[in-house]
Amino acid sequence: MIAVHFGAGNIGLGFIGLLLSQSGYSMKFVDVNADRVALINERGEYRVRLANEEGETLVVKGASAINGRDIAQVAQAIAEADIVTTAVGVGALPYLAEAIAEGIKLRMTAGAPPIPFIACENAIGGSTILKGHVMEKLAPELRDQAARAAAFPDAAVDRIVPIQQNDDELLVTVEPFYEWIVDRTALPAGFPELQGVLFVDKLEPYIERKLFTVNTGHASTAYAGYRLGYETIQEAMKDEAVVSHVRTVLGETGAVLVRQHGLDQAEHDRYIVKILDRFRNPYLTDEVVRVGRSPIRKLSPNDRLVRPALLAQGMGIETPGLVRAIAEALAFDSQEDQEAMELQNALREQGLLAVITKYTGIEADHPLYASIVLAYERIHQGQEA
Ligand SMILES: NC(=O)C1=CN([C@@H]2O[C@H](COP(=O)(O)OP(=O)(O)OC[C@H]3O[C@@H](n4cnc5c(N)ncnc54)[C@H](O)[C@@H]3O)[C@@H](O)[C@H]2O)C=CC1
Ligand SMILES: O=P(O)(O)OC[C@H]1O[C@](O)(CO)[C@@H](O)[C@@H]1O
Repeated sequence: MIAVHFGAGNIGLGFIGLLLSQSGYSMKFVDVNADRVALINERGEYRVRLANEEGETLVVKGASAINGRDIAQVAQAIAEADIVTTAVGVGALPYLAEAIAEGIKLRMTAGAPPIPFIACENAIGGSTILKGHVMEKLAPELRDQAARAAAFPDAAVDRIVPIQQNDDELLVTVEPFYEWIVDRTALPAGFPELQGVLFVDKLEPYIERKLFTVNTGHASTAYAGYRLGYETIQEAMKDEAVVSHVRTVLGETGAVLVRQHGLDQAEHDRYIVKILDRFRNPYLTDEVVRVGRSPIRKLSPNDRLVRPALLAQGMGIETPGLVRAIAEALAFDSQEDQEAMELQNALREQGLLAVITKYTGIEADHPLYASIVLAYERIHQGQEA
């Protein structure tokens, strides 16, 4: 069995590649980093180390890689694959569409059975987004047939994998915890179970629980930690003021999730405690700049900060924590981050009032708007948000 996976990065190697390999798939990675592609092909294997006391190391054997710029070769690999997955960042999905469309065309010509294409990105409906890009690359008269030849089940993926600091470029250190949940209803009929993957009939509660707890909590820690001058999440989590802020944020998203999806409050409280512990993992060094990366994506209306705040507003739940997190995301000015720089330029050139609406979609007459303005101005003046 062959798995084609786009993105031989932290999640690709340290999570998706590892799990698929444990389910018996040979991994064929596709990446635009030519050095990485060459190294994977040279070695044919790589190691994944668990960030815990034992530091257990697992080896993924039988790995190979293709340069993502070679559309014909990638399409051919897709034609021969049993599953296709991605972990490139949701913003990079459009760039995969051409090769995937070509691969699907080859499968249709050969009468190959339908396979799943699963986007393992931090986004609601990632595979559905990918499907949209792929369909745009296909002639309209091919789209119905393509939709039968290729399934795009949405998924939720959770495993903290920081930027790697190992001498071995292919060694990936990952937290021991992982969760990969896939929408069973969109899988091709008879698709086999995957080891370590949970197939569910309704993905929305799982993806929202994950995104609005792990990712909202992590991003809030990162933006608060950045403002206070901490380098890593682990350092920020030692500051009780940061932890208390993140607990407030997760109390707000928790209230939304409990109401929206009928979650059990006590169980959700235990989930929050477990997640805060994962952030503290002393065997990981996770930079606040990595976790806060791409603030424009993180401030977008459907993502981890604004969406729960809007849902809460609609339910009459107060959100001072989320408002502060949104304001701190707007103030995140790391020069290492392209989106942070774009946001800061926009703030300088267009002003706060226009920027809030442009990036969060929140209009000036929305009750959250004034609170965000106030929180941002307090931050700007060096006060508590
Ligand atoms: N690192 C983490 O803790 C987690 C990350 N995620 C999600 O996983 C995705 C990937 O994140 P990471 O692995 O951390 O990023 P990464 O930067 O380590 O890996 C991304 C890889 O994709 C490659 N890539 C970019 N554009 C490409 C293209 N057009 N074709 C082929 N390859 C391409 C890059 O060269 C890189 O090797 C993101 O959507 C992220 O939100 C989800 C859960 C946890
Ligand atoms: O910042 P991104 O690209 O959404 O992804 C990284 C996030 O995903 C996580 O791994 C959570 O699953 C966290 O490490 C981090 O908050």
